[in-house]
Amino acid sequence: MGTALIYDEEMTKYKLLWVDPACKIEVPERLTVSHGALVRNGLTDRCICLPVREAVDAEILLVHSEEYLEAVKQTPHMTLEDLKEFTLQYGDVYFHPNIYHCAKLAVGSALQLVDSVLMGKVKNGMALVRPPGHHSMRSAANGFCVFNNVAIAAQYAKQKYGVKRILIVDWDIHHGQGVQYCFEDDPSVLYFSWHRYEHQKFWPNLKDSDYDIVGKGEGAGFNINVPWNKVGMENSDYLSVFCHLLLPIAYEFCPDLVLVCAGFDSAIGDPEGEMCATPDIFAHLTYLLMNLAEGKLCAVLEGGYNLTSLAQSVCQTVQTLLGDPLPPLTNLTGPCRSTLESLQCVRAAHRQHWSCLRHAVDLPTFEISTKRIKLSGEGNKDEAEVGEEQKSPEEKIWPEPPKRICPPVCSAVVLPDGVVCPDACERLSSSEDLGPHLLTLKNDFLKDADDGAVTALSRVFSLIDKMKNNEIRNGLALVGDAAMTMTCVVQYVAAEVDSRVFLVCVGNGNIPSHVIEDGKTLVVQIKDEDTEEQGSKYYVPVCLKKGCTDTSGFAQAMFSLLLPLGYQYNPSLVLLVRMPGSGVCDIMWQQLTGLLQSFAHGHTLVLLQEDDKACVGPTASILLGNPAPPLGQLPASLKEDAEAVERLRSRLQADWNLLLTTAPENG
Ligand SMILES: CC(O)(O)NCCCCNCCCN
Ligand SMILES: [Zn+2]
Repeated sequence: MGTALIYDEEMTKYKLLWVDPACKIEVPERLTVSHGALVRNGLTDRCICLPVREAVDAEILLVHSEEYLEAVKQTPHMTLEDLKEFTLQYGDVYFHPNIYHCAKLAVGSALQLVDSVLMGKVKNGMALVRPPGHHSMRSAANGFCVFNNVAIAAQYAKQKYGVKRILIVDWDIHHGQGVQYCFEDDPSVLYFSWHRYEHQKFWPNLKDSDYDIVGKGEGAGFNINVPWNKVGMENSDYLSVFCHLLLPIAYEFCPDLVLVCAGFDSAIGDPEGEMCATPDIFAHLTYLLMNLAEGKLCAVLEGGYNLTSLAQSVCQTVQTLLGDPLPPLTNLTGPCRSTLESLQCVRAAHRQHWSCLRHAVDLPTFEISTKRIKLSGEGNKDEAEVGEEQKSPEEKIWPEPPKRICPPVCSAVVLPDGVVCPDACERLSSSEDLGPHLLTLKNDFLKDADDGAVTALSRVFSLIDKMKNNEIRNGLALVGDAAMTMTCVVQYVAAEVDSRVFLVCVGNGNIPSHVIEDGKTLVVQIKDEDTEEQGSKYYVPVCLKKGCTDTSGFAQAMFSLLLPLGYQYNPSLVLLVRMPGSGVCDIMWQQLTGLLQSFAHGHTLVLLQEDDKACVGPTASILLGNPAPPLGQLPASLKEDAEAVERLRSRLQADWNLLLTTAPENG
């Protein structure tokens, strides 16, 4: 199934007709530049372009009041003076004779997207719309928004398709208070928003936007606000919040549909956000959400006012929806203190509502709050160095996101004769010459192994060579001895100059010490035997009491350990090994296989042991880019497991600061 793209140039046909400094950034070029970049990068040709339609009254009334709708209906006939007058009753928004028409098209676009995804015509999609929606409220326009596109889309999905649980992720740099108010007492819609806040100093200056506003009544816990109290936030800050807050809760919630308020004013260069996250971060944020709801994801444009970063961010988002390999994120320096304070406050506020946070022992007994009186001067996230004048957002420069090339072959497999090759995979032909490897194999790896093992290992090495040359994206091998193959692979890759292997070992089994010592391999092993070893910077043993069968414990280790470590290590190859008898359930295995494709341009090599032959199909399906099935609503993990993972994190966070979730107590 494909990716839908919804856009119509009619939505560019309204603009600000008078002087208003607060609104001048919301220009028609936002849409033309975004769509133009998609065309230029050949992305529109790869999408399924769906027509827009006007929303009808009944759909708008899912969120807005009749009186508000009636009032907006009058605007097409208004004179310029009337429009100005009408606008005065709302905040930071403007009207135009054609904006009502465009607002209906924006809502209609979002609904078209929801229809095509929920009817199974497309896998996912994006709607490029204006006016945006997430600030508009039941009876008020606000913040350039007229109708609340995404809130209406959520109500529409519930009413027309009976969708039980919807996750709305709002990565726009402003708080979508309109969405929050719409669903604050509704446990079927989980609203997550981060937003520039600066201790309520930033627009819309609401107490309702702070971390302790968690929803009301039945909806308590289903509203998550992450305030950014400093500007200059970077990729690390965004990833930390996804790994340590949004993803664990989202997986516990287990949504049937994901809607994204895709505002790109949270990107570098934007005059509103004044943040420093680069456009390629949206490739990862999108991807990390695509493993939820079996990939049913609808992204609807909200803000974004730097035309260069907006266009790049839109392209990064659509390319990921299309399934292209992710660009590695480099120099992740870890979250700043302000982020850690916000993260700690939000986790504490939501601890009682989400079992994934229940055992979070990292939350201090003493009350921490970011509600302290604003310190004198706000400065950048790390206090602007004296004398270094800060570039204005528009002067910011950043590298063009790297090209994301799809290898000619997605998944290649090495299987014993007699094992069927999964559809759409390419079997490494047995005629593959053993040539270059044979000698090294014989001498370095397999003294007395039988020829079968030698042949298999040489083919596995060929998979690695093909990934290195980007001839294939990922590979899967069913081998006689997974542990031995794993050791040989690590040695083989470690011989490369700048190679870094992220070895994820699921199940018990001995990892030879030489694998761990050279720093060219980072090992995370999830198992049940408690060998009491402390591990080291490059060896992270996660012992689960009930072993890998414990989905909650496994999931917690995946988000709070595996993902941050993988991002910070930035490997050139991911080696995922399923040890015999691991007990991990197929869906958990598939989710893990999916998430690990965030790294190394998707170059993942999966090793299965022959008696795990039944896993070949499910694993190949994920390697081919299909979404993993849902894990179901996750119960709390075992207290002792949660504490073990926290102990691991606190020991490792000195070396890997993406593991941090709390601000160090010292000054
Ligand atoms: C969709 C959205 O979230 O991007 N709307 C942002 C509205 C910002 C209003 N304040 C502008 C002040 C000008 N410096
Ligand atoms: Zn915004």
